[in-house]
Amino acid sequence: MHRVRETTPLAQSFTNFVTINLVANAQLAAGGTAAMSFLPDDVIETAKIAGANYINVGTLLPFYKDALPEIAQRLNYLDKPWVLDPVAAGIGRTRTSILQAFKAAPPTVIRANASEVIALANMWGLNTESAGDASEHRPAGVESVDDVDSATGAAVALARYLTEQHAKHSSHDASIPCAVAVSGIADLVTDGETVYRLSGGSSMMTKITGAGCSLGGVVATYLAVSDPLTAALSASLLYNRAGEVADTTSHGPGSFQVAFLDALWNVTAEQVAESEILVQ
Ligand SMILES: Nc1ncnc2c1ncn2[C@@H]1O[C@H](COP(=O)(O)OP(=O)(O)O)[C@@H](O)[C@H]1O
Ligand SMILES: Cc1ncsc1CCOP(=O)(O)O
Ligand SMILES: [Mg+2]
Repeated sequence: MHRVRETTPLAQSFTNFVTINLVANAQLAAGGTAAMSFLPDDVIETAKIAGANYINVGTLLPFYKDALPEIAQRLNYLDKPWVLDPVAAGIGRTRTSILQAFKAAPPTVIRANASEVIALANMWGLNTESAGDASEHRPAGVESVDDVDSATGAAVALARYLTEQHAKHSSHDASIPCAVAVSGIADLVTDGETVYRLSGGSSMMTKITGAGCSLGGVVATYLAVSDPLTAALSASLLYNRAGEVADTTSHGPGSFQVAFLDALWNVTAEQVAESEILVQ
C-alpha cells in the first residue's frame, strides 16, 4: 500500500460501462492511476507502460468476442499481469465464448463473487467438487446466489490452474503463485494451497453497483507493485476496512458510495496490516 501511494502505478482497465467511473476513481483513491481502453492495439500499447491490467466482462459489445481473446493472448505473450472479473459468468453465448477463450490465455488473478467463480470453474472443467454442483448451479446474473463457502473448491482449483499455466508459459518466477479472490460476507482468497478468510466490510457494499468491479480494479493497482496473493489480500482487506468506515458515516447508498471512496483514500496501510486473516 505504501509503494502504491509513493509510486502511483498505472493499472489499465477494459471494463464495463456501468461501473467504469467507480473503477477509475477507486484506483486513484487507493493511490494508483487509471487508463480505460477497448481496442486491442490501444490496450496492448498501453499495457507496455502499465504495471498491470484488468478485464471485466460486465457489459459486452459484438466486437469483444474477437477483441478480448486477442488481448488476453497478447498480454500473456508479453508477460503482462492481468486481473479478470468474470461478471455474470454463464450468461449468454458471447460471454461464455469469451470466458472459454481465457482458459488458454488465463489471467494472473481472478476476482469474482461466489456464483461467478463456481460458473467459471465448471466452464473450464476444473471444479473438483461433486458434479452435482455443476448441474444444480445456475448462472446468477451479476449478483451471487451462492455463498462463499460453496465456492471454496472452485476457487482452489482455479488458483492452481492459473499457477500451473503461468509457470509453463511465463518467464516470471514459476514459484510465484497466482490467486483467486471470492467476495461475499466473509471473503475468500487463495493461492491454490492456502485458503484465507477475511471478515468485515458492509452489506451496503452490495447496494452500490461497482463494489466488486472496482475491487477488481484495485487488485490490479496492487498487482502492479506486488505478487498476486498479496495484491488480492491487500485490496480485499482495504475494501472491508473502507466499507466499515463508510457504513458509520453514511445514511443510504448515495452517501455510502461517496463515503466509501473517501475511505479508500483515508484507510491506512497500518489499518489493513492489523486486519484479521483466518487460515481455513
Ligand atoms: N454482506 C456483506 N457484508 C460485508 N461485505 C460484503 C458483503 N457483500 C459483499 N461485501 C463486500 O463487497 C465487495 C463486493 O463484493 P460482491 O458484492 O460480492 O461483488 P460483486 O459486486 O462482484 O457481486 C467486496 O469487498 C465484499 O467483501
Ligand atoms: C449492473 C451491471 N450490469 C452489467 S455490469 C454491472 C455492474 C456489476 O458491478 P458489480 O459486480 O461490482 O456489482
Ligand atoms: Mg461483480
